[in-house]
Amino acid sequence: PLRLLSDHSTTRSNPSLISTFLGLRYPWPDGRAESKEVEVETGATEEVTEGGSELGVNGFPLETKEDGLDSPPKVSSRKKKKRPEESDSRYDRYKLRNGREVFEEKAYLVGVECKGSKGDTFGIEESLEELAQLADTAGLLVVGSTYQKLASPNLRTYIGSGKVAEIKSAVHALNVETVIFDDELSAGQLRNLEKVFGGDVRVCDRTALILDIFNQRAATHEAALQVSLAQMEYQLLRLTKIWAHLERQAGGKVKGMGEKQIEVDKRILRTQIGELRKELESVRKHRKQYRYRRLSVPVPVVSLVGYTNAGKSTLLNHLTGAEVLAEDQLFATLDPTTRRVQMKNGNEFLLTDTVGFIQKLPTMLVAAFRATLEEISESSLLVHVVDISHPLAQQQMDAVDKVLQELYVASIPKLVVWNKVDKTDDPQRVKTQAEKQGVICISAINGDGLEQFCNAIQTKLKDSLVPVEAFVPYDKGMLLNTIHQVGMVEETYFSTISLFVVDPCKK
Ligand SMILES: Nc1nc2c(ncn2[C@@H]2O[C@H](COP(=O)(O)OP(=O)(O)OP(=O)(O)O)[C@@H](O)[C@H]2O)c(=O)[nH]1
Ligand SMILES: [Mg+2]
Repeated sequence: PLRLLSDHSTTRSNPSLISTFLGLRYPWPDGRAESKEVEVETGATEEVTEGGSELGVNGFPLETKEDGLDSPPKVSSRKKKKRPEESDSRYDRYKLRNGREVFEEKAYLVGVECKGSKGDTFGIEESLEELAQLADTAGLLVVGSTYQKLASPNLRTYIGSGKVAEIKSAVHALNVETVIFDDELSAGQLRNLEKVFGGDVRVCDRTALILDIFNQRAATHEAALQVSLAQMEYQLLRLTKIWAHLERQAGGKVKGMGEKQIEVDKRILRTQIGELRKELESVRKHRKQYRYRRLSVPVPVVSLVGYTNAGKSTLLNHLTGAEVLAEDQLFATLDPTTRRVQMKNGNEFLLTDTVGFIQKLPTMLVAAFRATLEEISESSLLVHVVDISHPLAQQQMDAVDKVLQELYVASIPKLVVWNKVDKTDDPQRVKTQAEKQGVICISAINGDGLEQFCNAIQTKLKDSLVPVEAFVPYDKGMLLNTIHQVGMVEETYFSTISLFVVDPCKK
């Protein structure tokens, strides 16, 4: 029977999270996923052909072959071959990442720049650099990378045949275990590339890598459920394509074979997705109640949004003394944290730290985290934290604005803040530029500009306030405290009313 999703823990018997998740992309054993057995309706059991034996010149598969690159998966009960040097050296490559032990696989990165793509977005080299950071966060060791400029991606292998051959030799020379593509690949492309590279080489895409990081980072039950849901949806999409392919291969002769398997697998996945959704719903209900209780005290909520690693958590920690994990790695924060900020003048607001965004953020991840991101949609103000010391600050800002639009929160008032000004070459020049543009410049790490930041928040919040004239009796004087906390008092008049008490007996 098909094993669909593993739990979230990584142990030595389940060495790599990348392998754990990616192994599940394929509903058949490929000789690597030792514990996965697949029953195919025909009951056929064949030996998996090594990638090399099907290859033509340059190691690229022969295009003329009938079953070519898109041939169906063959089922095998073959166990993984153990390399002689494996047993000892592999143990040295277990590294502690995000509090968990992860097998440090060797990774090779591949990108494609489509000719004619806009020049104001991430360039291919920068995008690959970011992919390397993602790979590092996931616990992989990047040993090389390459890219290709194409008019449009190759439908079968994403990159051209010459490039595939070049990567194949690099992969074997460097003993690479995982090849990561910078864009989302189709099930067919993933399968074809794995076949070409052969051996134990895995192929994965940016989306799978990000999902895997989220899987490793998920600290709360809700985050773990959301990531599992996104992973299953990613899998469901590929599963359909994979088995639909069996149908085509059968050419109608064994009608229903692929269809039956698709149905079985889809049903299992859909049942699991349904169960996950139910569980998520109950977790969310609980969180919602908590949020409504919080909202009953009408303190304005300000949400920190921004590109991953911009310094959102550092800012929250500095302003509120919170101890949210802030580190020089991508996606340090997945769950929202809210803390109260007390300003010098007595005013208060709630500050929420949220998950960071990234370019090419998988849509299923945005969808899965939509509920967590509700915190953003219920805010009075969004603070867009930008790492101004980053060479691609503008592109990062654009990527964030794009996600905000996807979340339908672009209409909420926004305050842009340039962070990490201390890290720039010329902080004074940056500050002058910020002033010209009406942007606040801060350094969350040393507290520079934070007072100005709080004042700017207050001014922005004022714009969203409704003017109210209130008469507060002296015996309800306690209310004044609350009014000062939740609103901005423009003027106060104290009036004394003389009461004439008439003694009825003297009348
Ligand atoms: N030099 C400098 N470093 C900063 C500043 N603010 C944050 N950092 C560093 O930037 C890194 C990322 O900071 P975080 O606060 O974790 O960033 P984040 O936006 O919460 O990141 P995610 O949770 O991944 O979205 C950490 O190593 C911080 O120490 C700053 O003002 N100056
Ligand atoms: Mg953070």
